[in-house]
Amino acid sequence: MTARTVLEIGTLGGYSTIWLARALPADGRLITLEYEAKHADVARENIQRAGLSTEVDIRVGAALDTLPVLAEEDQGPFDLIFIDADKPNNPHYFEWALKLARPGTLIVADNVIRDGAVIDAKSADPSVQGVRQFLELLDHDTRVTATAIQTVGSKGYDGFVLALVTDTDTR
Ligand SMILES: C[S@@+](CC[C@H](N)C(=O)[O-])C[C@H]1O[C@@H](n2cnc3c(N)ncnc32)[C@H](O)[C@@H]1O
Repeated sequence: MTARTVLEIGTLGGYSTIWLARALPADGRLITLEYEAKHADVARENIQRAGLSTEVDIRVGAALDTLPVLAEEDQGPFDLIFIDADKPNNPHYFEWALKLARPGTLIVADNVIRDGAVIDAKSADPSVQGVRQFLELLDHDTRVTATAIQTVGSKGYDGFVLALVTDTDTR
C-alpha cells in the first residue's frame, strides 16, 4: 500500500516511527503519540538525525487524551494506523482507530501473541486481557477483516494483527 498519512500509538525512541516515515511519499505525514516526555525527547532527536522532522509530528500525553484532539483537529482519515502502546488500552485504541480511518485503512497492532500467553483466558496479566478483548472485538466487528500473524525471533515468539477497514459506519 502507498500510505500518505500514518498514525502511530506508542513512539518509544522512534524506531518504528523512522521506518514508517521513511516509506512516506514526499507529501506524506506521520503523527505519533507518546505518553513519556523523556521517550518523546529521545525520539525527536532520532527523528531529526534521520532527517524526518518535517514529516513527523510527536504528540506527548496519554493517547486516550491526544486521540480526541486529533479528531477535533480533523487529522484523519489515516491510511495506516499502528497500535503499539499500553496493551490494556488496545480495545479503546481500536475504537479510536476506526474513528480516524476510512474504508481501505490498514490497522496494525503489535505484540498480540505474547509468548503464547494470549490463549490463557484466566490470565491475570492486564496486557494479555487487553489483547484478548481487542481480538474479540476484531472477531465480531463487521467493519474490519482481520488476522493475527505469529512471529518467531531471538526474543521469543509474538505476533501482530493486520486489520483492513472495510466500512466505517458507526453501529
Ligand atoms: C512498545 S513501545 C513502542 C515501540 C515503538 N512503536 C517501536 O516499535 O519502536 C510502547 C510505548 O508506548 C508508550 N505508552 C504507554 N502508555 C501509553 C499511553 N497511555 N499513551 C501513549 N503512549 C503510551 C510507552 O511509553 C512506550 O514508549
